[in-house]
Amino acid sequence: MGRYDLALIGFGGVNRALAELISQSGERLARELGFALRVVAITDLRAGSLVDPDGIELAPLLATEPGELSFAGLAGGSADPRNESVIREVPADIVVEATFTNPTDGEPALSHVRWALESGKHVCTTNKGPVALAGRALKQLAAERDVSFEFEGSVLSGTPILRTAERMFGGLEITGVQGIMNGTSNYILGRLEEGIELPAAIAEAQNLGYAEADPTADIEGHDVQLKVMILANEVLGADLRREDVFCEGISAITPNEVRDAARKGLRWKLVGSATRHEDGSVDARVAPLALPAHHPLAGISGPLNAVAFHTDLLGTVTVCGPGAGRIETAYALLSDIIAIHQRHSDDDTAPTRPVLQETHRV
Ligand SMILES: NC(=O)C1=CN([C@@H]2O[C@H](COP(=O)(O)OP(=O)(O)OC[C@H]3O[C@@H](n4cnc5c(N)ncnc54)[C@H](O)[C@@H]3O)[C@@H](O)[C@H]2O)C=CC1
Ligand SMILES: N[C@@H](CC=O)C(=O)O
Repeated sequence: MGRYDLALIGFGGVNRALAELISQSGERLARELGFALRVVAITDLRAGSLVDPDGIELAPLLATEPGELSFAGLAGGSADPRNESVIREVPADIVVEATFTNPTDGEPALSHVRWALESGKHVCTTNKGPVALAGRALKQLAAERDVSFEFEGSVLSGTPILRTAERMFGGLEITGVQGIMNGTSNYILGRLEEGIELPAAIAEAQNLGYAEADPTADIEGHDVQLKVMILANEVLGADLRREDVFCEGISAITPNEVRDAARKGLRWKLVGSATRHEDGSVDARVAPLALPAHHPLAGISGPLNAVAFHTDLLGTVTVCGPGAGRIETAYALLSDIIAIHQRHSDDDTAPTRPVLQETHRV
């Protein structure tokens, strides 16, 4: 059985959940999937960097509270994240990028992805910044290096929205997408309806692992703006920049408005949409809408999200599932690794190492 060695960049909620999955269920997954997973490097802004080409023992790291974790003083550890040298030099097969999403320029995640692809490593990421702002260039770079760039978790966490569109909609013309694409704001709107105040609802979404490190992106719609760009670019063949997508979040909606609307049978939802016109141009926007109860998106509650695809032959096809959550998003990374395996299992980049490859420390 082969094995993939992983470098985890960012060790917050999502990558820790992936490490937990590997630590607790690695043997079952290996039996089921036909390949093993091993973590050989971890970097994190707060914890530093840790490299062990023989495989990092994950259990002690996972037993430490996230805020108390430090790699300084461990063998192969450093207080400094050392992202570039780790990404370029550690002999990992796959770089798993899950640092903060930066909606303005995608950095530093964009550089992390670029360094990995330049060094001939596959990349999977849940980070929306690089995908939305430079997806086309990164896919081109990946193709030139014959490696994969996978990003299922960048839209609707582990719910396979991008892969469904890519693999299951062959022969269909998709004319538009409309959906609820942010777990945090959807959770918050539901809690406001239940009488919870905004700051408390935000704190709950943070504790549950749904919110961005800076939840402004969730509240002001920038997170959905990036997801609409990704969907429009991937599914509708657009090449949207951020300024092309009108964006209004939920911050101007008061708890009273949410409750008044509910009494009238309306539900406030933050809706992202993109429509392709006959001339090929694509309009996209993000804005809150008070939806009537019979609208298909009105019943999508809490961290659940949904995207409706408008197609020529099937009419509307809606995919619904978790839009946020640490474990759910870690599953997106696993699904990306499976996609990498499926794509490369017949070629040289498939895991072929029953024994450890030659290694060096950074
Ligand atoms: N949590 C969720 O439900 C989902 C998250 N995402 C995306 O996945 C990514 C990770 O999300 P979470 O783990 O929830 O976030 P998080 O905030 O829990 O973790 C991010 C980690 O990255 C580290 N980090 C930040 N900048 C870094 C740098 N320059 N070098 C090394 N480490 C750095 C931080 O110290 C932190 O530990 C984000 O981009 C987020 O937008 C995507 C879908 C769902
Ligand atoms: N903060 C985001 C996480 C997933 O992208 C959300 O709440 O949807």
